[in-house]
Amino acid sequence: MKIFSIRDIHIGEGIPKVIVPLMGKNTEQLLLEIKIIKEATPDIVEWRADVLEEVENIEAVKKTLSAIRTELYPTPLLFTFRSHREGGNKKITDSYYKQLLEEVVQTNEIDIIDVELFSLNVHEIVESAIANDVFIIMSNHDFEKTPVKEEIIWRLRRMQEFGAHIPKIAVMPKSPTDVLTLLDATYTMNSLYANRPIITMSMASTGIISRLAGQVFGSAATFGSGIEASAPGQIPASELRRMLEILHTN
Ligand SMILES: O=C1C[C@@](O)(C(=O)O)C[C@@H](O)[C@@H]1O
Repeated sequence: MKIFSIRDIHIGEGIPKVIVPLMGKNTEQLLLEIKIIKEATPDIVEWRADVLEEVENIEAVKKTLSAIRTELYPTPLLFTFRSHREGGNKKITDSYYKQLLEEVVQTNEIDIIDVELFSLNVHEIVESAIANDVFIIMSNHDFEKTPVKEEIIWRLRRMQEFGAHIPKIAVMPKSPTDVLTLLDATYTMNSLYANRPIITMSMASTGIISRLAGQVFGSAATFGSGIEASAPGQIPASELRRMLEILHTN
């Protein structure tokens, strides 16, 4: 199993890493948010750039990114533009999604980029990220349901084939059985098919258990909220870390 290291954070080893999303609408809010979330000592911070009011202005995005990076360094930074169809805040065109991600990986200000499996230009975006030494989390989100186990595994394997460093899937449970399906798929993927870390979660309150149990079933990281949750079922990062440590040390 490959471990990906960003400075002293080793993804795929030991206790699952805690990723905290930044949900500010402008630079001022984001910088304030960083001051507060630092208290929870996140392993990785995710900037949800789809929340930024000015996200359609690439120069504004880069300026904000630079401010975030300066305030946050050396904490590893994940850049995410979550598409509207997968639960994000803003509709943009496929060509702007590609342009945005390709320009951001060239800034030298991020460590990881989120690339959606079902976006149109996956190959090109992956190539740009690799050429610029940026790690790729490839992702898929189903806010409606939990696909069957085979389908979850197929999507994670596709991401691995595309060259993602870390495949990730988030699904919505309609019952506790759906949470078991996600955990079962995670364990099977991790033990039979994955040669790199994966991240999985079942959303909403029914799925919270999946955000705590990564070390048992094979999910290398988990998202905990800072000021605002970026998906249903996220619990505050400091509480999340405490629970992970209890599971880890016992
Ligand atoms: O992909 C994910 C996972 C997530 O959707 C969650 O369920 O915690 C939260 C998002 O911010 C992140 O990009």
